[in-house]
Amino acid sequence: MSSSEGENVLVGVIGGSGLYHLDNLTFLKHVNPETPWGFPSSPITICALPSGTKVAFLARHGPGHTIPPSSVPARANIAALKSLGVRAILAFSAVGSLREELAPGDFVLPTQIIDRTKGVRPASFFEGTTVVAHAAFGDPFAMRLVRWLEGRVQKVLDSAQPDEYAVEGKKPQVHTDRCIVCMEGPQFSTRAESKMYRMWGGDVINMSVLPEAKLAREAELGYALIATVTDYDSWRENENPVTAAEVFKTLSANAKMSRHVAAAVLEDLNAAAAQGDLLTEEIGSMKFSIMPRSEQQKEEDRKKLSYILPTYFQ
Ligand SMILES: CSC[C@H]1O[C@H](OP(=O)(O)O)[C@H](O)[C@@H]1O
Ligand SMILES: Nc1ncnc2[nH]cnc12
Repeated sequence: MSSSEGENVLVGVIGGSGLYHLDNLTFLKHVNPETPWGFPSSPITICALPSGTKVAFLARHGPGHTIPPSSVPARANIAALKSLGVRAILAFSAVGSLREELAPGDFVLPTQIIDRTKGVRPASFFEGTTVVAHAAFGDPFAMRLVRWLEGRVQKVLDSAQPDEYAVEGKKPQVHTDRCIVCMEGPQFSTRAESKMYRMWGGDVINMSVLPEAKLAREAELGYALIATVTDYDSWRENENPVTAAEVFKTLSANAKMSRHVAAAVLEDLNAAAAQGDLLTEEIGSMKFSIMPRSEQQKEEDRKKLSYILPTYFQ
């Protein structure tokens, strides 16, 4: 049993590059559950919204950004959030743009993913166990949650003051129904790769959405990515390819807008998660994804998996 069970926090926020804390929330405590997959990237901050509703915040790369994308303990992160009672995750991420119309400062709510990670990240809770499962991942994000977010995020960006724009004079926009490429990194893409991703139908690129989204699906959590554009990657003919310095220029403005978005949606999202309607696709989705119990399944593996899926492995 995890030390943090019983917290009853329904919404978890994962902060990416530049987003290491949320604003205007009352700090309640830190919890650091040791899961069967180890400890999360950082202790999880439990904080209260003005109404008293609790939310959990986790910094993907650690509070001082010490964990590179390939080493993020994604299984522990997702398992730890689940152990707190979390049902829905809002994950923020800095992304490069593969399309002219997706400009630095813009927000993107992707609905598809192309996996360009290299197999070095553990990508399943079932890996290394005697239990086999095949989660459905055709729609990799919680579509109802994405649709629920669209208008709300747009409203927040519409109310941004000009001095909050990431790029002077450029009002941030929200883009939906886009495809994110997840690459291994840590180096950025070559020009040739960047152009190839465009031909494949990629719209934005990061190094973080996988295996996070896959693991959230296996744990039956609703997961949506709020991607914030920092750069144009490396596909533009007459422009310099992306550098970390380029990314840093827009990180803090994007993080500020991300905090506004979180402040605007968390209360309603908690209510929707409590009610259940928003997450009907995810809850119960693993029931027929797990191969039926056999004598060869080890009891210790079933116990391990009960940490994320107690309904099926009690
Ligand atoms: C700082 S540039 C590359 C880095 O930024 C993104 O991080 P996150 O998704 O956590 O915001 C990207 O995935 C890379 O890890
Ligand atoms: N161009 C890019 N490629 C991969 N990850 C990123 N994160 C921010 N910009 C990125």
